Amino acid sequence: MATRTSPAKKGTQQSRGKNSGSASRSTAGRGAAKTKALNVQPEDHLPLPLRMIRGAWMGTAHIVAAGIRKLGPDVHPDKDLRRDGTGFFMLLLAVVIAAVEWWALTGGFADVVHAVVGGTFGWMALLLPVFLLIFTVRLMRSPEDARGNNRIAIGLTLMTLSGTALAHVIGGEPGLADGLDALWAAGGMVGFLISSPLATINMWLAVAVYSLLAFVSLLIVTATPFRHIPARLRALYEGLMGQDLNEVAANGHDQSYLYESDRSEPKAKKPRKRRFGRDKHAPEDEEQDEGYYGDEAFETPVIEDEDAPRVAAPGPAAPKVPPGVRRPTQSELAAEKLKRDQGLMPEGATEALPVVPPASTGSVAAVPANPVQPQPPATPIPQRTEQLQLSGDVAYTLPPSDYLPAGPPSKERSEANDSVVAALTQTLDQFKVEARVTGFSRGPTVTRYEIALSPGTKVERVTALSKNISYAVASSDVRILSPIPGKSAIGIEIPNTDRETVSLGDVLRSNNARKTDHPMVMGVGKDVEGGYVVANLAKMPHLLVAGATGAGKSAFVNSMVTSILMRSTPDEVRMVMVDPKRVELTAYEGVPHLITPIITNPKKAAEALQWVVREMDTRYDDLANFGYKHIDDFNKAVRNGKVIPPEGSKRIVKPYPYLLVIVDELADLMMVAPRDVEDSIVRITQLARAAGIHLVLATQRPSVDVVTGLIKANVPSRMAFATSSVTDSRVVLDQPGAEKLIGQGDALFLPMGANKPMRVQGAWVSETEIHKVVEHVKGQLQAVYREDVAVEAPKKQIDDDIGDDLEVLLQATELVVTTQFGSTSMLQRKLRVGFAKAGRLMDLLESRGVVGPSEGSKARDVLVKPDDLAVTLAAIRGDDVPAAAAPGADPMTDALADNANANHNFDQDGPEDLVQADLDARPQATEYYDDDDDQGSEDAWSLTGR
Ligand SMILES: Nc1ncnc2c1ncn2[C@@H]1O[C@H](COP(=O)(O)OP(=O)(O)OP(=O)(O)O)[C@@H](O)[C@H]1O
Repeated sequence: MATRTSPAKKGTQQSRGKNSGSASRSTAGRGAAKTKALNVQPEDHLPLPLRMIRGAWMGTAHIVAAGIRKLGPDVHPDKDLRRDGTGFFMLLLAVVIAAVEWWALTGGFADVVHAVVGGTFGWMALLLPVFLLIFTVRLMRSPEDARGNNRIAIGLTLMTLSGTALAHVIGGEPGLADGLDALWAAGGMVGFLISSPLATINMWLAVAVYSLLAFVSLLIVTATPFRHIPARLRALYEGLMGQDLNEVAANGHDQSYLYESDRSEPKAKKPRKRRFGRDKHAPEDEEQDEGYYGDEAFETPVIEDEDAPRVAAPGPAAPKVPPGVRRPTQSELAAEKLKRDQGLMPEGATEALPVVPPASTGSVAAVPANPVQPQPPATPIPQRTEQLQLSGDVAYTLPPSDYLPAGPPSKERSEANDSVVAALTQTLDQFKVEARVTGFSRGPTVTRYEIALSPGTKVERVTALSKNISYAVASSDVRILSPIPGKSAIGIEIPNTDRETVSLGDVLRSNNARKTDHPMVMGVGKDVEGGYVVANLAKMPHLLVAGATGAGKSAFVNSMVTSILMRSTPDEVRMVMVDPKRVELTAYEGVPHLITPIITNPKKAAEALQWVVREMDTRYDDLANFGYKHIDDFNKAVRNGKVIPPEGSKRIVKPYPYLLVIVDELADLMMVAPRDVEDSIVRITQLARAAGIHLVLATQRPSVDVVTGLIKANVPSRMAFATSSVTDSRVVLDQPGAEKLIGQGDALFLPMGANKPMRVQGAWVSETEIHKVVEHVKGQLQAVYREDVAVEAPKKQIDDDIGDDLEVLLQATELVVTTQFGSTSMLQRKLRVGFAKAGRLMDLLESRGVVGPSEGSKARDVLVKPDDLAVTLAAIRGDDVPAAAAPGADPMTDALADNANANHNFDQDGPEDLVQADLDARPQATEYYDDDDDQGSEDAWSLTGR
């Protein structure tokens, strides 16, 4: 505490004069800085000696500031924005005050300083050098952050004032009558003036109010909102206990008041500790957490690393600018415009921001790239030991993460980016648009260039240039975002001529993926800012994947399945795969996560969907019986032994795995049985979320007859790869955009709840990697298939005996298929047959899958397209048809064929025979869930991995 009490009154006077002198000088300095920003050189008007003094002052200030900028992480603020002169002045002030107040220097000048500072602030004079030093460091390191600097200045001032007020009360509330010495030994003149009104009412009230004010000022300085106080305290504690500072930063400790500009530097982070409500499927949480999981507020499938430096993260309206670059203020832009109008500045030249000169093809180093996320650490994905004991005491190891090697390191900028910046700048100049490229963020496939407009410039002036921009950058796939979501800037996405592959291994090793061990999490890819995109399929809860051929759908489905195999056991996730193309998913044949062999026959697939509906109903029955709303709650209760089967039941209750149903070509299914497939899909998508059943529907024909309105309405998440037309894009995303994608994994991802799709480059997993993972998984456990999946519900018996009517049946088929009109009266008229015969022919056509079931007086659906007429006629005739084209060509079907022949006396082996045979051969699915039935209960729970 300051105990020195030998001030002189005249000292106060002198010092006041001096002080005001410095104040005016500093104001002049600020004025000078401002004028400099407008490119008027004030030193030109000064006499030579003053110019020399100024030069010496600024020279020393720059040297000192350079040293301070080297402390901690090196920073390089823009030269035009530096405030080194002011900072240096404050540093000197801090040193002088410290010399006088801390080390009790005496003598003429020291006495004056003490009289002024001690007399004004009392005890707080001791803290002033610290405050000045903090502000100096801040000003020299982050001069561009005017808002942050103002905040800190206000906070420190408030702290000083509340400190003097407190010092005044604690110092015994001296009054003017006690003399100035007494005031200086307490809170000084300032303390007296602030504190005495309140302290005279009640001393404790004054202490409480000023303590609160001091606390608030601390929050202002550290930019700490009230709700973050506990996290900051914890981080501070961890920091003091020797924890890695990076980790402290990751936990929310804001050192912004010292190193604001370092925020943009990506920091390596360790996985965060779990918080309540997150990571809800981890068994240890389940053990401890007695609450229900259910749904969460603002659920989204996308798992984000909130702490990662993401430019697009919604936040304050002020857009984030790349390091070292300051967004021009409105007044600067207006001043520039004025100068340009007055001819003081050449067209296109800018000075508030360093930007490429017009027509420059040289260095564009002034336009910085946004930081990309660092390559994820090559450390393996942590193994989840707690999950590895499957039911039936089977030990299970997840595939090691080195099966998915790291991809090539991502580039932050390349020559291609620089030349695009030059081309964009040139185009804007040529068309005299008052706008400039302020930065760019490079993703693996495209780079997004940010364009800031001058005040008074219409957004449309840039968007109208889209064709000229395409021409300038020689790319037809330019996409303009106006604005970039969460930013006051226009984004221009231009494909990179040097694309990068995103390895699935990197995505699964990213922080986003490490944050959760939910078994349904998949690696999606990388976004335009280079951030890894990871999504939870359970929260989607159903996904439509569409895109033209070769656009990357199958690669995406491979990434999805591989992610699941890498992260989850068959006890946690089971899959039904439908692959009518027969080649896309065959690599996964035999993995224990499958509950049925991969289904390649569209007809069987339609039946499998009906099985999924039954499975869903069964799960719902269980949820209702045991009083749970969500399968996660039910599973948790089962694991905790809280689900007890009814008295007398021999059923062993086990947790339900998630069920992921993947259809690799929806169009093929919709061709065979549009109504049945649509009904099943709609029923599943409407209800299955709580039952843990999730659908992924992929199609290369996103037309309205495949992705019907009903299906679309119930599949909320969409992944659109490049589509061939804007109409297709509208079908998938309800908006254009996908037609501009450049294929090969370039996609727009619209997760449930989002209104703007995010552009991602899908993750890539090679055949070799898939093979390794599959071999590992198959080596752990044999697939145990359920046999009831492809059993169809009983159908109307139709007279299949064609007998002598083959010819007329063939004619009827031709007629119905070519006209695409399934009307009995048309058959009567065209074939000149009676009503009874026409009706019989129609029934035969239904049994052959040519038309759908009767719908009263309406014409029936025609299920065969004219292109497939020849194959259908051949099948009716009983001719040999190519395996791939034949209806019913499927290994599973073949396996059942013997059975079918044994039960039927007709020889055409069309699909109906087999289905009927299957039906006869197997028990009804509903029987499987009878609690009192031994066999049934076993089978009902056979999904659990045995
Ligand atoms: N994420 C990706 N990264 C890199 N290349 C990719 C990616 N996705 C797809 N490709 C490239 O595009 C080619 C076609 O991809 P894919 O087979 O997934 O397309 P598709 O949409 O499934 O086509 P189709 O519907 O004809 O099967 C791949 O062989 C690969 O070369």
